[in-house]
Parts: sequence; structure tokens; C-alpha cells
Amino acid sequence: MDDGAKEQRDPAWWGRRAWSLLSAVRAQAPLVQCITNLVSMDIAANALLAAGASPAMVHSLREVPEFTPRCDAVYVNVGTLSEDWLPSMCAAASAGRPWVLDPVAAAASGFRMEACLELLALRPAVVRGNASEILALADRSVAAASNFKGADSSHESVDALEAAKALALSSGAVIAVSGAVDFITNGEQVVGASNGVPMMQKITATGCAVTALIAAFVAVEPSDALVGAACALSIFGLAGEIGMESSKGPASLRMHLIDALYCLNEETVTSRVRIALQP
Ligand SMILES: Nc1ncnc2c1ncn2[C@@H]1O[C@H](COP(=O)(O)OP(=O)(O)OP(=O)(O)O)[C@@H](O)[C@H]1O
Ligand SMILES: Cc1ncsc1CCO
Ligand SMILES: [Mg+2]
Repeated sequence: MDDGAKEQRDPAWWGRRAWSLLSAVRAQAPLVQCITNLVSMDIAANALLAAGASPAMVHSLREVPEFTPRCDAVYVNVGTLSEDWLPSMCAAASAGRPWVLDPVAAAASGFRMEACLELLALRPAVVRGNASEILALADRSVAAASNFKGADSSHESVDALEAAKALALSSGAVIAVSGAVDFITNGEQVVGASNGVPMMQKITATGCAVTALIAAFVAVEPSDALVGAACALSIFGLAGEIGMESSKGPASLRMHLIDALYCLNEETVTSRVRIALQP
């Protein structure tokens, strides 16, 4: 529960908020429809399950009218976009449920960029991307000028901070830029979440998985997507930190991160979540 309008959003407040939202996900098990890329389906579904949510990878256009209204949130990810999936993405995004967009490799092609912009116009609650993706969405010419690395970022998250603020204001979505520090903004406030380990970049689709987790947090806190997104990013990063303590490399981290997410308890979350309002 919220501490009230006059609360002091100090680190302890964020720790309590992150625990309360994770507890709500565990208690409510929100149903999250995922229309996500083929690489990410396994890790995204397993991250959602470990956190207590219910994933459903449902992407046929014919199922959207019946299925999407029964979901608590929708997750759309364009990582392996194809022409036949785009109508399902747009229909699910328009079904009146809170939804979250992951614009994987937005600058890969004109088709993908146009699809991302079309989806952005359908008012996602949150867009989570890496720095290169957010820079490209905010200004297509930046993408053309930079050293493009496909689904991986060629920028630091801080490089995309101003672009994220501008994109939040122009789109009305909360924008989250992942990286060493994850920045989350509604265009006015900026929150930094600094949990996580660099090895998470060496597991494919950890970004996709954390965007799925953001959708679960938005499902239980639809009225404050900024807080939901920041807490989901921090919780996922914390699971990465704990998982790294038992891991030798990306493959074992993938397993230990999911186990750590499942095992998180109140003491660990409230003492180790690192979220702060940026000046
Ligand atoms: N240098 C870093 N230090 C700590 N954590 C990091 C670092 N870079 C990324 N992360 C974390 O790794 C996760 C994935 O973020 P990343 O920016 O790599 O996403 P992405 O490029 O969209 O990934 P993908 O497309 O493979 O899903 C996030 O939880 C993020 O906080
Ligand atoms: C590697 C890759 N290619 C398309 S989607 C994806 C997963 C990380 O975004
Ligand atoms: Mg990504």
C-alpha cells in the first residue's frame, strides 16, 4: 500500500514499495499475455512464473478478442517481428488492458521502426528498451548515425536520459532505459534503479524478461507505472546480483537468477533494492 501523498521517497520507501509490489504479484498471480519474440519466450515465461505471475504466450489474431480482455496486462515485444504478428500486437494493445512495449532493435529496419511508432501511438503504460532503442525511438536520425548493434545496445543508459524524457512527454508512456543504471521517467521525474550485474547482458533476452516482469508489476499497480517499472527493474537486477554469487558464467546465471527471483524475501528486498529519485 502507498504511504500517502506526503511520503518521503527515500531508499527505505522504495524497498518497502518493491516488496509490497512483489508480494502483490505473488498473491494475485496476474495473467500476462505475452506477444514476444521467439528467443525470449522461455526466459520471459520463466521469469514471470518465478515472480508469481501467470504468463500466456498467445499471439493469434483470432484469439485476441476472447483472450486479451481476460488478462491483467499485455506484453508486446517486436524482437522477431513478422508481418503476420503485427495485427495481433496492435489488437492486443488496443483491448483496454494495461500494456507494456519492448521495442527490440527498433532501428533494424523501416518496417520495424514504423511498427514501433504505430504501437507507441496505442498508449503503452511503459516502454522499456536499452539505450540505443530509446534513442532511436525518440529520434530516427540518431539510429542512422550510430554504430548499430541490432538487439544489443551501443550506448550507455545515461546517454539516452534526455531522449527518454522527451519520448515520455511526447508519447504519454513511462519510459525505462535499462543499463548499468536503469532510468525510469514520466518526462518530469526520473528514477534510477542500480541493481544488476554486467553479466546479465550476456544472457539473451534478459531485457525482454524484465519487460515482461514490468507488465506483471503494472498489472498489480496500474495507477503508478513509474513506481511499478522501477520496482520490477530493481527486483530483477537484485535477482541477478544474488544469482551471480553462485554462477560461473551466463548459462548458470540464467538458472540462478530465476531461482533467486523465486526465493526473494522481505529482508533481502527491503535491504538491497537500490532505487533513488534523480536530482
Ligand atoms: N552494466 C550493467 N550492470 C548491471 N546490470 C545491467 C547492466 N547492463 C544491463 N543490465 C541489466 O540487464 C538487464 C537487461 O538489460 P539490457 O540493457 O541488456 O537489455 P536489452 O539490451 O534489451 O536485452 P535483450 O534485448 O537481450 O533482452 C536489465 O535488468 C538491466 O538492468
Ligand atoms: C537476439 C535477438 N534477436 C531478436 S530478439 C533477440 C533477443 C534479445 O532481444
Ligand atoms: Mg532488448
